[in-house]
Amino acid sequence: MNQNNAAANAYPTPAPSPPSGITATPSTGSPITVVASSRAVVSGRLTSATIVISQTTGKVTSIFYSILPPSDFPLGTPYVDHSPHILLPGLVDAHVHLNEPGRTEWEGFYTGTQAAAFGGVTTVIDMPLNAIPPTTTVEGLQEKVNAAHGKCWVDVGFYGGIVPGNLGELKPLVREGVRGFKGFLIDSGVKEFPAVSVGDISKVMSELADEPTTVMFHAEMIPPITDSVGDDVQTSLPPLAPHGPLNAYKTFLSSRPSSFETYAIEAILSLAHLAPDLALHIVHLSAMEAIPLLRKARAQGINITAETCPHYLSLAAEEISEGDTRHKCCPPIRDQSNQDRLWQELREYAAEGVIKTVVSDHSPCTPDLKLLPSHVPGHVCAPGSATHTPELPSEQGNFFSAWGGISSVGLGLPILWTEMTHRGLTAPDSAITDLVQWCCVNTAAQVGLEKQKGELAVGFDGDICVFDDDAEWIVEPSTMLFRNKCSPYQGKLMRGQVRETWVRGQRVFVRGAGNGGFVGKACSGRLLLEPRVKGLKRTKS
Ligand SMILES: NC(=O)NC(NC(N)=O)C(=O)[O-]
Ligand SMILES: [Zn+2]
Ligand SMILES: [Zn+2]
Repeated sequence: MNQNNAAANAYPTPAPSPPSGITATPSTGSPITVVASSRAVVSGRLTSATIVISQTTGKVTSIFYSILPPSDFPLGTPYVDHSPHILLPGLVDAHVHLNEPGRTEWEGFYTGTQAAAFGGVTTVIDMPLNAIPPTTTVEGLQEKVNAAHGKCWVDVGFYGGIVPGNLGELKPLVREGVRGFKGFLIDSGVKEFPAVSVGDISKVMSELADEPTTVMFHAEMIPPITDSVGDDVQTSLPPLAPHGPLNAYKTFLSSRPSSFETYAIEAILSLAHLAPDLALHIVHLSAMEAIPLLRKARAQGINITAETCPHYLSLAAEEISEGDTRHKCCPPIRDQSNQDRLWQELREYAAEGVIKTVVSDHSPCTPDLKLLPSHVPGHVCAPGSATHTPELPSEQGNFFSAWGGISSVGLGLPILWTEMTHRGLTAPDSAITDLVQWCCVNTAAQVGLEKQKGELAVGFDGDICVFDDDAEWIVEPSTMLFRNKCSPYQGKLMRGQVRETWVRGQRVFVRGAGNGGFVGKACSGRLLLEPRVKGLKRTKS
């Protein structure tokens, strides 16, 4: 069943009527700006629309379900009809590692939010790890906020982190406006952000049981094994040990099987009774085997959802060539049949499904840490060397030593649209409304912004993505605006291109315009630090 049918059928179609009571104030410029298109995603359906945005508040003040001519508005009102391009709500990417302060050479607020704006993303939520310090204390959040001030091109919210020993920081972090929390059940890759135990999680559940927040888990966990002799449970098996060549993707994939994900999810579900009202969430779900577990839990009333990422929906293990560590992430990209099952969950089971959101999990690093062999784009030469890096040739292409994380903030919309095209899913028009559900409406709800972001609706921020769903283009360094131009999407042909990005009624990015497309006032993105409110729960749909 398509999740949008109900909304579309129930929605009344107001007769187009001219806006009334809108006046221009010549001395201060126009108080409104107007955008229109024969195709806009409003209230879960594709429709003609004219959208009026206040220049004072940046909010949408009216929406008309037809294209009104400019003559219906006061003289001098800025007006653009974008037909046939689609007006979408700005995307809300609820999983981005911006890494500033501390690892700003990996990414930063300036470059990360420019890359977001390039792709129609108007809100990003920053992950609590990889920056130094991590966002595991109120002080750490303050350092983040100080570092972010004046550097953001789109709006930015922050997650807090759950690590052993920071229980006392969690409620204060909620008060300071974090949009949710993330904890790991396996090594995170950075030493400042250790994994938590099942015991820690139960304390966290009790601590946050009645808080207006979302508790999210990196759900991979090494299951204990039973040795071949008896029933002794070993908890210290050689974890993640490679069995095969280190530059073969297959070796890496088999070191992190789906059972790591299902085992972690079972552990989380077993504790859910401690916080029945708390929103639980699985970040970057990869293993299809986890889907039935989560479905069953939701059927039993457990308040749990999951997100997946463009890379699990567009890349497949079979296609990853030797040493191409641009594809390394955790949990890993699995095989084609796994990818197909994730799509099935998103599309066929939309309303009843467990995967509600699609987010980038943009987790970049400097290219040297990817240990790329010289034939892979993004490879960097060691200083003084024209041919190879790193110093140790045996480390080149080593999937176990390379940094885990894929760079793709701002590429999500075209990646998904391209994949939907290949899969024949772009007609009927429900495809684009589904995409808005996963990348805008539901991601906003995941982080408590469901009354402000993620929809083109009266009273919401005037965040808009103008999308040309037919344009084709190739990902190259000039179209990867994140700091380090190293991504598995380089060289790939994309269908669908963002033409303009608006944040709170102001154009931020215009494709082809001067200054790399960045128009208007620089860095006017806001930090979203208003605490989440009780009673505004995530939609379960
Ligand atoms: N330290 C990380 O950035 N980890 C991230 N890395 C991935 N996904 O490969 C993540 O979100 O777990
Ligand atoms: Zn993670
Ligand atoms: Zn991540």
